[in-house]
Amino acid sequence: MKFTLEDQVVLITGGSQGLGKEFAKKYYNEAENTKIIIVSRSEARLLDTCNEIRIEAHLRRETTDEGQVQHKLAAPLDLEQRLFYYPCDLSCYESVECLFNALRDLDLLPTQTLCCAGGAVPKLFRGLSGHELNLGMDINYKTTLNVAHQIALAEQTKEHHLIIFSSATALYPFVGYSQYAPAKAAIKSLVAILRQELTNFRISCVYPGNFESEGFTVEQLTKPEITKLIEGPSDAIPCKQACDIIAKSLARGDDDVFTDFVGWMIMGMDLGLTAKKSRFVPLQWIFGVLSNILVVPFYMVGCSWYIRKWFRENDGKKAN
Ligand SMILES: NC(=O)C1=CN([C@@H]2O[C@H](COP(=O)(O)OP(=O)(O)OC[C@H]3O[C@@H](n4cnc5c(N)ncnc54)[C@H](OP(=O)(O)O)[C@@H]3O)[C@@H](O)[C@H]2O)C=CC1
Ligand SMILES: CCCCCCCCCCCCCCCC(=O)[C@@H](N)CO
Repeated sequence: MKFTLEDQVVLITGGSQGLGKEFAKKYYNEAENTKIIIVSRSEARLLDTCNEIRIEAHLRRETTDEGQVQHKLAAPLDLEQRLFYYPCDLSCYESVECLFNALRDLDLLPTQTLCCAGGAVPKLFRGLSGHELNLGMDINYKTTLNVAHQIALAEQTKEHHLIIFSSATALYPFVGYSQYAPAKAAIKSLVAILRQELTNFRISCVYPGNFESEGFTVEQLTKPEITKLIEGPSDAIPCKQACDIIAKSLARGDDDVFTDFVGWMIMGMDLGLTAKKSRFVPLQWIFGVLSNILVVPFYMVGCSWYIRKWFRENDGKKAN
């Protein structure tokens, strides 16, 4: 199944900000025949996002090649009605059922779904509250699980492209991400099983490295220094760049998608029985085998030595 922006009904979870919003913009600007539904919890933010996307697109249309705005907002916006929003807490199964009933009634059952909803509270394990711990699973895993299940029920016979957002931390879990990485690893496991069961679906899984977004800005506020240090090689790239890399990779036919070289490397080290389809797989596999023998053991020894030292110096106690 080829990935194209054109002629789709696309459901984007987490579409009110960050990468989800960037994708909504991309579809809106580059595919006039595609209908887009963005979903997240905050209705106010969804409304703002819809307005922003429509106004930006309108202004762009009204702007001459020299960059001059000819006449602002002269025509009504989004006459074609191709951008919709639906506020919903996707971690609640019943709410997701309501969403799909509404989409069915409006004849807007998606042909593509981007499960972008997610987010991290990076802190040391002892510093997390029970509420934050539970949000990790709810926001990252349950939102994806519930939506994937409703899509599977709704599109029993039809083809569908399900694009799920995990994280590079699913391939390499490390200090500071106890609230988040396990939920993203659960997504990786779910993807492997759905690929076997939902045979009429194309299921892609994205393992992004860091990129700039509203969520990323907030997570930087609580992220321990040791976490920043380990993930240092995955420098945050602009959100639009991440979006374009992912779209290009999907169009090329990749189903295990990374956004930076670090992602490619750690996917190579993890190919195993799950990740299966991405660019340069033979090269990635050879790289993975060699580095698992020659580099990873030394990296891991160095890394755990450094983490223990960090805890001794910063926490006053040993990390066990
Ligand atoms: N930014 C990064 O560096 C990386 C991000 N990722 C992953 O990529 C995806 C996009 O990231 P990013 O753009 O940074 O995310 P943001 O944190 O900026 O946005 C998250 C979106 O998810 C929505 N959301 C959160 N919880 C729910 C819920 N229960 N139901 C419905 N919607 C919900 C939020 O809206 P609202 O709060 O209103 O519900 C918001 O629209 C996420 O899955 C993230 O984990 C992976 C690797 C790196
Ligand atoms: C020989 C071995 C070398 C290995 C180098 C390791 C570098 C690891 C970098 C992992 C980066 C993970 C970024 C994902 C962040 C994320 O998901 C959050 N920002 C959530 O929003």
